[in-house]
Amino acid sequence: MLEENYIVTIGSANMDVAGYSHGQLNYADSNPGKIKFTPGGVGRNIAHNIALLGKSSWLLTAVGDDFYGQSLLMQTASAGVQVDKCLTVPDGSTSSYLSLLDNTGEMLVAINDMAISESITPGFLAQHAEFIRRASVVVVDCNLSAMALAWVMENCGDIPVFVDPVSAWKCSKIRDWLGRIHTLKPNRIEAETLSGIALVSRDDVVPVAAWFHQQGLKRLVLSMGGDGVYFSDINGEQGWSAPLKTQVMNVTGAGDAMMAGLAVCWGDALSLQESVRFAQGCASMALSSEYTNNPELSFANVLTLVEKAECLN
Ligand SMILES: Nc1ncnc2c1ncn2[C@@H]1O[C@H](COP(=O)(O)OP(=O)(O)O)[C@@H](O)[C@H]1O
Ligand SMILES: O=c1[nH]cc([C@@H]2O[C@H](COP(=O)(O)O)[C@@H](O)[C@H]2O)c(=O)[nH]1
Repeated sequence: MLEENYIVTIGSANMDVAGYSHGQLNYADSNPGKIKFTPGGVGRNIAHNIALLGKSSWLLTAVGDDFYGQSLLMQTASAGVQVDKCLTVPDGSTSSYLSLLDNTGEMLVAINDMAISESITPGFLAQHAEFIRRASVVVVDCNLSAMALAWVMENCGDIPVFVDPVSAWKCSKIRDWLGRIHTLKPNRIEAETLSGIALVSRDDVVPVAAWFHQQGLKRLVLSMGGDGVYFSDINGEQGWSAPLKTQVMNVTGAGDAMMAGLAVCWGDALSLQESVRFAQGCASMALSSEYTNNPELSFANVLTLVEKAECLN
């Protein structure tokens, strides 16, 4: 028997390989540093954070029948995520993400090798249709193929669908589905790519948000990095939430933690502004950890952080 109240996340699981240089990077040279292997993938990170925040969290993803695939599923399960419905593809290669970070924790460049995401087909999703339709929230990432995303949009009925655009490269697949999306959390360049409107100054957020709502999007949570978050609802609630002062260790996974916070707050009778604040607390915890998913993340720790944290600007 499934519990009444669970969140389903459909998206990718990667093995993240991150190289941290001890000093400033010298290009075309070997730099002394640290190399870490950690579970990643936007969908998997979101499901992991949702479980840490105390909600029943199910992940639908595909991994290869290899060492990394088994290790990813095991580590994700031990964080509390239900992985029984994940797909293991015989002869498939588990996807990976290789990033280089400088000595301030900023990501300089990354490559993703994620062909296995194509195995999350409409046919695979259809096998789990009943289970997906009973979720309280469905979260998807744009690592999914255009066809898999279309299946979700066409089959989720009234369930709120939250979408993480993943990257400017991958987000265009949801441009035609904005009217079916409940909450979209783009960063600055993903919002520009989708809307075609330049987002240079803080004032530009208003026309960008108006464009999204004209397409039918219910809620926009526009993540503007160090400038904070602009949020707007199709019914008119809108505003800025200032960034929380954070000692940044590693930027990887901040956006994913934020999405988990938004999904967990849905249904808790919080205003959009309160949900965004909580979600920023989740992002701040991710930023201050050397890991993609901060193992200290919990509902109580985020509430304490949000109460005590100073705001920038
Ligand atoms: N330097 C920073 N200081 C404080 N908060 C930050 C900083 N960078 C990012 N954040 C927080 O993390 C969230 C996600 O970061 P961002 O880089 O915009 O997203 P993404 O990872 O999706 O590109 C931001 O909305 C903000 O709340
Ligand atoms: O095209 C993609 N790039 C990167 C990721 C994942 O995104 C996470 C980092 O995202 P960000 O830096 O936006 O927080 C990593 O775990 C990485 O595996 C992904 O799923 N798809």
